[in-house]
Amino acid sequence: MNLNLQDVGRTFDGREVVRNVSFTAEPGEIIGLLGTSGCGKSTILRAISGLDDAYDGRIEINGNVSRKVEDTTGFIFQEPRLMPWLTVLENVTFGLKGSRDQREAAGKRYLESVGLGGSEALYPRALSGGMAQRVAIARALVTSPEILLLDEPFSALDAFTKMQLQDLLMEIWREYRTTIILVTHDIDEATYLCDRIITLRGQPGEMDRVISIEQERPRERGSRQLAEYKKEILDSLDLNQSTQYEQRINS
Ligand SMILES: Nc1ncnc2c1ncn2[C@@H]1O[C@H](COP(=O)(O)OP(=O)(O)OP(=O)(O)O)[C@@H](O)[C@H]1O
Repeated sequence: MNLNLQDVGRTFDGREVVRNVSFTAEPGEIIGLLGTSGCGKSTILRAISGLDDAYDGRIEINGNVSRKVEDTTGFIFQEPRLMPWLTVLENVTFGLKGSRDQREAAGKRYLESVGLGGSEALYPRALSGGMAQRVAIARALVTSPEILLLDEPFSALDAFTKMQLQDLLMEIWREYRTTIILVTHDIDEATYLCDRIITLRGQPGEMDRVISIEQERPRERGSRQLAEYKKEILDSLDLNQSTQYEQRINS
């Protein structure tokens, strides 16, 4: 699945919040959108998903201009958004087409993929935050989306659960090779997971840098190489205090 954004922008009630965002995601590529709060990351994801069709510019999927691509995308939000009155399996298969047997088989398969085989009959209230987010991942995968859109999917989780789910995402990616667009605030997460990171800044939010992470997978958390990329991102977002300090004393 090839995704192409050309000069995508968005204005709400006369206020421009995103301007001239252009990039291409190759099939199976993992792209990170990173930037300070309010620069329009979620707005861009919503435009790609088809949840919002009032954007400016063009979004093409496999060369076709499309404003309705929900069928080809799976969305994972910061919070799991499960329906409390449905079981885990029913949450995953809700809205799926096919016979009951087919739907249940698909739901069980993806629950197995996210490490929740055997939890089908539980209700959301019995799940930890990490388990609930695993269900949300299974629900996004069950329609076999060609693009997975993740909006700060792990930011509400504790540090250990977050790392486990980042590794789970890598396992899923190795198995399905889905194109992934990941919105995150977490620079370690972006450098650990992504092939390319697009930094956004300003209001309206505009692209600043596109940084390719030339590292084999599996990557080593905290490696010196990833730290170099991290520095480049911090510089792009003007968050690197040592660089600011050097600039001050050199000016
Ligand atoms: N439906 C809407 N109506 C009006 N303004 C909106 C709407 N959706 C988003 N905005 C505005 O657009 C701007 C960008 O919002 P968006 O949620 O895309 O930013 P973000 O980079 O994802 O922020 P965060 O990192 O805090 O989640 C914000 O100023 C927000 O108030």
